[in-house]
Amino acid sequence: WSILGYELMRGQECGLLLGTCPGHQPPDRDPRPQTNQRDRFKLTLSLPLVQLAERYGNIFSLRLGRDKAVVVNGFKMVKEALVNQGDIFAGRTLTPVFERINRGQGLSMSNGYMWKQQRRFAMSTLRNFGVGKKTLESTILEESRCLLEAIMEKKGLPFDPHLLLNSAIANIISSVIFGQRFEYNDTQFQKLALSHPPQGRPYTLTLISFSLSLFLQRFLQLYNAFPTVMKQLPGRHNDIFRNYKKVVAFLTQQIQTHRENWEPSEPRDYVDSYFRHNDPEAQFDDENLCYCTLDLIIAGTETTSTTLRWALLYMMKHQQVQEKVHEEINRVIGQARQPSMDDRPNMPYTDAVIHEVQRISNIVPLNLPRLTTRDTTLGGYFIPEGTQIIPNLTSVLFDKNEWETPDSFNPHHFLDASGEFVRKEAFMPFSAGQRICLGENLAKMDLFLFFTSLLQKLTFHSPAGVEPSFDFQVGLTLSPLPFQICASMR
Ligand code: HEM
Repeated sequence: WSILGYELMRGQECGLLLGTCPGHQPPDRDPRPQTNQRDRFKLTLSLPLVQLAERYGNIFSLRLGRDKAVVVNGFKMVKEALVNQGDIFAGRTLTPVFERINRGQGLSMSNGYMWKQQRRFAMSTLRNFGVGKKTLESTILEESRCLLEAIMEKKGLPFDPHLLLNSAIANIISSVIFGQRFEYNDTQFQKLALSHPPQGRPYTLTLISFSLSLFLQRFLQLYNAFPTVMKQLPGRHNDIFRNYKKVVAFLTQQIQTHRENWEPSEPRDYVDSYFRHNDPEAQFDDENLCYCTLDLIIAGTETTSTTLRWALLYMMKHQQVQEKVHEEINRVIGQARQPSMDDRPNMPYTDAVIHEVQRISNIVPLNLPRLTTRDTTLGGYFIPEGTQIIPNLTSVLFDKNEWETPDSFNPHHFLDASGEFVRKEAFMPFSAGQRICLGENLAKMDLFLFFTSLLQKLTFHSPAGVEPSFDFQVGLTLSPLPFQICASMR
């Protein structure tokens, strides 16, 4: 799937056969992008899927090798599918790669009764362990203090914020799942937090990230198209399966240790609570627990940390926006205490900046693919049961009918004339409907508390003579290329 995202975001044709839904006449102009755009602002104007929607309408089909997918575009049509027909568009496709990795278990690739029960359990357990409450707020604030200290140790010199941000965010989800945080220089923790695999250091999240980056490679497309043949062949696709085996071994060991010290009457965290849950039909067993924790770690770390990296980049680029955030922090929080979620309603500008960063950074551009669970019609077209659906979130977050200046960074998208925060229905970075991001509330707490804590104490700027670059890469998320940043004390 990422291959498709990567190639489409890069503006390449990737050998797709295009089909239109019946009755739609394309206009004369050629919708294909002319170049590989590297400027982020230009990029958003040239997204091939958005252009294809202009040519073929808000619903069209693509043939991806042997599979067919229907792309749904624009706020109104995506909402009609994901929200108004929520139960029909709530399935997931299990590709041969995931079939081999987790056999459709876990939270994000599962279906039917098992998915519903696992999701319900995960959401209530996240709440029980503090999501949306003061308990988790204090965990995040404690982590913000550690992050600030680590950044201050850089003494204003240029550094790459990726590892520190990943480590801090991974600590939050880790405290919910395993009941513990790790020091940033803890090798155990390095296993969880590193994003790029240093040569010869096969750590766990390193392995995950490394494997995710492999999802960009064409050989995985081949594996999905010809699994029986590819299973027999040597090649880099085997690295993915080897790496996942090691990650699963690490998580299994964590789960095993928990079982040994388990006190049923006093659940310490997600893993302990899972042991108490008994529903064999929904597969509440140790194997599934392993895949659920893996999903939560992957989905709960890379996404939020990538958004924070984009936020720092936009602050470097738009110094006047950063100054206005500083002013609001001074007025509402001051320097004597840490931020709190209770401050958010009093900080409309900061809230709007965070929302606008999420909108324009568009980190999950094509959403996760969905599958129809029964026959339906959408926008007048018949869509049979079992059809793959691409709900194109880019077309929602940049929908010309919903946003005043869709292609520029503009916090006023979320402010009214008197400077009050306004919610926008088309703000869908977490998607919508029954499979809407399960960690939305946690991500929102993380983003507000980390962002305000950092800007309360620090000013971010580019190293001398360096212009912030919005070049990106597409892996699990659409993320900035590695960059250097300077942070000075306010
Ligand atoms: C800025 C941060 C985040 C963004 C932008 C984001 C975005 C998304 C999106 C677009 C989806 C696909 C929804 C769909 O299929 O329609 C998703 C699913 C998911 N997210 Fe997030 N996410 C974020 C943070 C998190 C966090 C912190 C967690 C963990 C607690 C998490 C856990 C999940 C899970 C488990 C799923 C699969 C849900 C399912 O299939 O039922 N996400 N997320």
